[in-house]
Amino acid sequence: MDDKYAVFIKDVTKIYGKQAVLKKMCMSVERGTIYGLLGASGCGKTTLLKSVVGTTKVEKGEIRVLGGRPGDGKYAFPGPKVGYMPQDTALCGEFTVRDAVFYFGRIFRMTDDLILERYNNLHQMLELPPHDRYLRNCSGGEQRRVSLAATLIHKPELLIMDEPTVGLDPVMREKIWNHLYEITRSEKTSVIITTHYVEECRNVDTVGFMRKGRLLAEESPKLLLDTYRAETLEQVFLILAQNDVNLKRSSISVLENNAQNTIQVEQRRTNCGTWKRRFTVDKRRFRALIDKNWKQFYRNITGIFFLLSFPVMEIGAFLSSVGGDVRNIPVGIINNEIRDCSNFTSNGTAIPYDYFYCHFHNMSCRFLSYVDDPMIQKMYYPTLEDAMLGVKNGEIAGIIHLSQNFTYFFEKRFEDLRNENSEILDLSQIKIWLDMSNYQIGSSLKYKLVQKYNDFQDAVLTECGFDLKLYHEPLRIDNFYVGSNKHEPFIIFMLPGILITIQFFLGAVMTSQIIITDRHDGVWDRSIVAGVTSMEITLSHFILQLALCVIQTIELMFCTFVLYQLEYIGSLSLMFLLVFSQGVCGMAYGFFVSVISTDHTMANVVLTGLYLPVNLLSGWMWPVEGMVYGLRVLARCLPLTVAIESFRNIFKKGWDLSYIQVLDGFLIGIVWTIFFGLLSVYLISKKR
Ligand SMILES: Nc1ncnc2c1ncn2[C@@H]1O[C@H](COP(=O)(O)OP(=O)(O)OP(=O)(O)O)[C@@H](O)[C@H]1O
Repeated sequence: MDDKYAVFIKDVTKIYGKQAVLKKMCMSVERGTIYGLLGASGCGKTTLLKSVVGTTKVEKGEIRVLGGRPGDGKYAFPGPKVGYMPQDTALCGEFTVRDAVFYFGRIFRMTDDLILERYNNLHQMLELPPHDRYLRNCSGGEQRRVSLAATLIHKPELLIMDEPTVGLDPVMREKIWNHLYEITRSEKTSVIITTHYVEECRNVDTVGFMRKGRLLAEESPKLLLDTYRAETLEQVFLILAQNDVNLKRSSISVLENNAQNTIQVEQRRTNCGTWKRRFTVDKRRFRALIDKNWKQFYRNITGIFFLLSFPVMEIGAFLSSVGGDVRNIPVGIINNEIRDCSNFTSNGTAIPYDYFYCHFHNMSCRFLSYVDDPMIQKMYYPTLEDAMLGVKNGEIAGIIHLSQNFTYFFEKRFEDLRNENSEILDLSQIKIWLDMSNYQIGSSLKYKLVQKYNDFQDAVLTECGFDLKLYHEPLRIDNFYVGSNKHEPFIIFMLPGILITIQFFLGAVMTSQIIITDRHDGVWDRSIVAGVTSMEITLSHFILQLALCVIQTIELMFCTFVLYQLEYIGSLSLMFLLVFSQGVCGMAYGFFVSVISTDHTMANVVLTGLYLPVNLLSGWMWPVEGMVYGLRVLARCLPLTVAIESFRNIFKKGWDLSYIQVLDGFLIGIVWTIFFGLLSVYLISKKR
């Protein structure tokens, strides 16, 4: 039987959701013959062909292709023995006409000379567009002809073509049919072809009429026409369909019987691939894949622009917009001591007259002169009530209030530090109200005003000749590890998170989008039918993206430490490696997302939906220590959190890999990368 049939299908059932698309389908295609598979739209022709080539897994039944089961590795199928032309063109838009044909020729391990020779013949026969025209610029019919050329290039033993003639003019259709008759005669090629032009199949060896997932009849067109005394195959199909509706089975030989008589085939799940095949890598195919990915990449200028400019834009936006000095915050001033400080000079405002005593003058103006700062825009109000109204109306973000006789009470306050007179204590106070509805602005003002008051007090007391230490709080705080960094602590706190998050999510988005595009174009499946393994496809993408990840990490590090000159203590190369490793982890995550997502929209929803939770839990917006216990544990298990802490330890403490707090950042990235990688490969194997 194996020698007789190129394709033998028995009792195949395929179910999509709740719909059985193929119902105990049987079919046989003899070697060296043309088999025309006909049927109404939606009857299951494409599904059947996909099951034959192994891109769809069937629930039940037996499929034999060229004597073997698809994927068992013994029969070069998937591989060069079969040429598969899917219904969609399944080629990359970034390919030129020549590239598309050469890609498949190389996948089939043909030499470039042989590909060129056959390409020239096919180019002439199929009247292909100019060699260097991009497929995205070709018409639908032109793309279809290029797709056909890519299917025929290696002269396969079995041709499986899903509507190759649709949309082509009658002359071209005739040329294609003549070519098919020619190769079946001279090269003993077996052909399965589906078409909506039923009469095209009048001269084929066998036609199979399909209806609602079943084969109604399978015979030579001549015999069918004679038996049903019909003029056309259309009429035969009509009669068969009516018979089927009336539940009368055709008396013409149905393959079911044939198959049952000729072979006992056990029912089992058709396994369209083996692990062994999936994990092999062939050098020539791999080179063709790398070439394809590279062309897809560099011919997509918009894509390149975004992939290369995003790291710079994102880190640039962060470093330029975050942590800078806040300016021009309107603050209401009520100085009940002196209304107009415009002619104020500080000379003679603090005059010591005794070892312990000092006369003060015009202290309210002197303090307000310290409040002259780019952060603060002074707005004078006559009364406290007016200023309060100003805060309510959003005109000002705070109020500074100085009482009448402020200078007098201020002097009294310093005369006797043990002064317990509450009026003196109260009226010598500068009263400040801050609008804390904007926490960052409120805290910046608070910090600035305390700083300004300390400067003011230090200057005044120094002029009085007092020992400053006596008046300072008995608390001294020094910082470890901050170096002489001139940048805001806020930037320093956030930077590790920003760098690692950018690289992680860029890796994830880049990988998921590229892989989903590849799959949706149909190139992935078509390449697999041509013999490429999932491992080869995955690795070829991985290598190109790894190179991109290196470039993106260099961009991030260059912007941060060279352009913006952020000071660091630890090893630059270690920081580079850590950010890069998170990019790789992001790529693995993107791969996983592409596997669980049916399309771009779903992948984008998953990536965007998880973006904020992962960021919030990664501890760069708010310390992990501030989270409830369960979340803290979860946060520490995520890929970003520990890596960010590890980066901070290198960046500001100068630690190296001998510290577990640095090493764990690398290890968690590696563990997650392996986890996402293995899970994705497992899910792919389950899906196929
Ligand atoms: N991935 C899928 N998920 C769910 N249903 C599907 C899927 N692919 C196909 N179908 C359904 O299976 C049925 C058969 O589809 P198929 O593409 O095999 O038909 P066809 O005979 O090739 O049609 P046409 O001639 O229009 O190409 C259709 O009802 C289709 O909607």
